[in-house]
Amino acid sequence: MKMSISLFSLSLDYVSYVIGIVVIIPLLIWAIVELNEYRTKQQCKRQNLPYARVPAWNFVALFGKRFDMVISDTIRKHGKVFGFNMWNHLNISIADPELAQIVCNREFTKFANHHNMAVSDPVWDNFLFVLKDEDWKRLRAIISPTFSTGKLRKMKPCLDDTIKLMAKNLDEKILKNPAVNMKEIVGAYTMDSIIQISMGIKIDTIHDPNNLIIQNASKLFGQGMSFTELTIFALATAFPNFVKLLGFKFQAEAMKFLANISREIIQKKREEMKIRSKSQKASNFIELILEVEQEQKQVLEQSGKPFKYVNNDELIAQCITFFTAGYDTTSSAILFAIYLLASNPDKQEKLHQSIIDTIEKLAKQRDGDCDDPYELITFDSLNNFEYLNAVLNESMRSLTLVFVIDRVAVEDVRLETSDKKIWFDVRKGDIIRIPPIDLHNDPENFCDPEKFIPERFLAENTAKPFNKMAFMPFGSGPRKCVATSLALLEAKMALLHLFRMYRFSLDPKTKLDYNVILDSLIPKDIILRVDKR
Ligand code: HEM
Repeated sequence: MKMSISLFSLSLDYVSYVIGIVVIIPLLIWAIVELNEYRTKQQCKRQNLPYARVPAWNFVALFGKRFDMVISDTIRKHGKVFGFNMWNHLNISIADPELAQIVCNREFTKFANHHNMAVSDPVWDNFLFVLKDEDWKRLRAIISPTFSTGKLRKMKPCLDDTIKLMAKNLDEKILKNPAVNMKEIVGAYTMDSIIQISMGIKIDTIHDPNNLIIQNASKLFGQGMSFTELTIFALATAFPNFVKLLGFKFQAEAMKFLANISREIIQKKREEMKIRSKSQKASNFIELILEVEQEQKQVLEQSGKPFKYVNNDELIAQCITFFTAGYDTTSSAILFAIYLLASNPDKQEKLHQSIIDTIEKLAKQRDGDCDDPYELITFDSLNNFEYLNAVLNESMRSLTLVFVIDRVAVEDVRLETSDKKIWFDVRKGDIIRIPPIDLHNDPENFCDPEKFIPERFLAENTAKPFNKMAFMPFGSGPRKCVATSLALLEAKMALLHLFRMYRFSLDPKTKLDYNVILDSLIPKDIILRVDKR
């Protein structure tokens, strides 16, 4: 009897635990969520913002949906500006070009930082896109000049080499099967270029897939991130101290491997620079950054101001940024352009013809003493390929890669359009989210946005102008992508030679599908039929 009573009470305990877990905990979470939504709604009212209910992006991802689509739907429902709650913070979505530019440019000092992404990782936390305030300012001032025209000119020969390798690898693939996974080809080109540009190491990703640099670098791309890692990044926005407590390290092994290589190269270059002559100039990113550091040191010493060196951890982080911020983005931009041109054969033929015509013109300017396209196409003559520039711009508009950029308000400010039709208050700590993908697809900014019309970006096209403030594939203002000119150089050079030499067309297996990684749409494999011209 006693035993059955204790069994009975045990099962009662068990039942109450189950009730606790199944009913009370979800109820509590529901109550907290609802309370937060209520507070956000009231906050929106006070700040003159329409309120919308938007699920956190990682829950959206968990249920296999695209967060950019959730935002686009909400814009259609609530208008170009609305407030919503995410991870306990008021987020303000702004899809109005004028207001977006005010945040990124005119009022930049009030919106200088991104939302918190620091996760207490010594390398990750030194990435430029994670840094804030004075640390960001100091490093940005050193890194920006490494992507200047003068410095990029030196990187062009290295890109010639990686393009020749890409063409050789593509020829081999076509011989076996003309239906080629272009993601593999373009991915290898971007990887070979990044490793050569950032560290000065020559590599052939297609034929050397087991190379440790390639294997570790691949882990840092968006696709390498697990759902847990993505969630920890989301948590870092709202609960940085909690994430610190977790002692989270992002892809620790890969970071350590690449950090060690970068450290060795930096050490060697610092030694070399002490003894080498001034006429010997830098040709890769590590050398360039050390060169810029030297140049700035001399200027500041002359002015009597103190100079703050970039420490090795900061330098290493900037090298690794090429993999975290520069790989998926550049290879996807190239891949999107190839896919769009395969889908629009008339535009592809026009591009091919314009490339051939421009190369012929360049050859004539040299009095016919050179017929090597790699020599004729110099860093400076790239600007003559106007239709190519238009194709790349239209492709980045049509398939926008980074679908949302963000800024955090460091003080209270009122934002208002010049016609005073939209105005609202922003409070310190509010997160502004600007969705370039919606700006690029709004018919008020670009007519027939669903069509692929490179001509809209040609200088002579004044008939159908577009809203220049609405075009921001690289973001805008002082916090715009620091490597815009390098990314454009890599993409233009690859497209120029690919469309000079090959014809791309859709294959029965062609499909455009994406992985949504943080704030970017990264295409999955794209199979295309490739024929040599
Ligand atoms: C087509 C290729 C690329 C696209 C579309 C792209 C796009 C972007 C965008 C939209 C931002 C945010 C800008 C803003 O908030 O206003 C950004 C920031 C950044 N990008 Fe890129 N990017 C590309 C290539 C690269 C490459 C090759 C690197 C190489 C290192 C790079 C490094 C960075 C860094 C470090 C930042 C943060 C800048 C800062 O916070 O000061 N990006 N990029």
